[in-house]
Order: sequence, then structure tokens, then C-alpha cells
Amino acid sequence: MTQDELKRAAALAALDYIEDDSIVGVGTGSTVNHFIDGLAGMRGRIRGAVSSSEASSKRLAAHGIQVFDLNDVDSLPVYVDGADEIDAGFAMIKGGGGALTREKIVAAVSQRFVCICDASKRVQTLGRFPLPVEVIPMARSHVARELARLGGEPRLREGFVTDNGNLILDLHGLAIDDPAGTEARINQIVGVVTNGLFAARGADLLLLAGAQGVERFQRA
Ligand SMILES: O=C(CO)[C@H](O)[C@H](O)COP(=O)(O)O
Repeated sequence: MTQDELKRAAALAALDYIEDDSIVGVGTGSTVNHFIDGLAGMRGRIRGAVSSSEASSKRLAAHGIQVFDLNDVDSLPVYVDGADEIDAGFAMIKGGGGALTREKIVAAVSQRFVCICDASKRVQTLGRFPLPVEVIPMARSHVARELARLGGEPRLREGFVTDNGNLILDLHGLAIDDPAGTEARINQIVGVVTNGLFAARGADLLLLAGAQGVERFQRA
């Protein structure tokens, strides 16, 4: 199977966790695009979705799925999203698509985070994938200097502006032994909106697609 076929298999497995009459939290990325396409088949059974990006909102709307403003929703039973890396403790690096801040917000109001991935995303230690950090534009150089002090090499994502009008610094070469500590530490730098470590609020369920099919792992 190709990587895209594996992503699709993981995404479709997540449909098992969607409750009738619910509003679904929806992430961003190529794996989630398969999930949205699958969700279209449940259109009459769900109330709609809360989306983590303009791209996902557009795709949901194209399928006739109503997109709710998060401010009009108190809580979501399930949030479905992909990841760039996930470790054994279900901490993740996310934000390869630059939607990390809205993803973190929607995940925060969701009762259950269902992570959908192909098997290549599972790692021993987070950090081979560059860690995205969303930054207020005027703080770009200050934040880059502070990130460099942590030991990594920050690189501006050229030509990219987030849905929130901010910039992304991708932090290369940082071995992340303490995901929760690193997440908190980077978020304390003035000018950082948030970073792509999802450790304080990691995944609850991992649907991992490999050659043998989709394996389901519940967070201990
Ligand atoms: O965090 C994300 C977007 O901001 C994505 O979930 C992550 O980048 C994985 O993407 P893909 O499903 O395309 O491999």
C-alpha cells in the first residue's frame, strides 16, 4: 500500500468513533482530508463539524457539512486529526500544515482526541520532524534567538502565513526527551502563540495504519 492509502485506511477507521447527532472536531492535513471525505457519507447523521483550518472548513462545506463556530459549542465528544510524529506516550508533533494553534484549541475542548496516522509517524523520540512554532510577526527574531538557545536551529517557513496571520518558525534538530516540559517552556517565550508539541493534551486513541491493517491503541 502507498502512504496515501495507509492514511486513508486510518482516516476511515476513525468514522467508527463518530456519534450520531454530534458535532465533530476536525483537524487538518492530507490524512484528515480522507476523514472529511468519509464523513460526507455520514452527513445526515451528524449535526456538523468544528474545523481547525480554513482548508478543512472549505472541504467540509464542499461536502455540505455544516461548519460551526467553536464559540457556539461548549464541548465536542471527539476530535480527529493526524500528526507529524507520535511517541509511545501519545505525545505528538503537529503543525506540518501550519494549523497547530487552531488544532490545539479545538483539541482542548474535545473529550477524546483520535489520532489517525500511517505507521511512519510513530517514533521513539520526538524531534526528527522539525517542531513548528507559531509566532507573532514582530517577535520573529526575538523568538528565533530564544529557540536557538534551546539547542535547535529555527528556520522561518518562507512564504507562509497562518490562518491567524502569523509566521511559523520550524525548529530543526531538537531532541525532545521531555515533550511536556519542552511544550511549556517554548510557550513561555514572549511572542510565541503556541508550538506544535501536543503533550499536555496528547492523543487518547491512536489509529495506526500499516501493512497488516489498522491497529488501535488506547492511551493507558
Ligand atoms: O498538524 C497537522 C497540520 O497542521 C497535520 O495533522 C500533520 O501535519 C500531518 O499531516 P498529514 O496528514 O498531511 O501527514
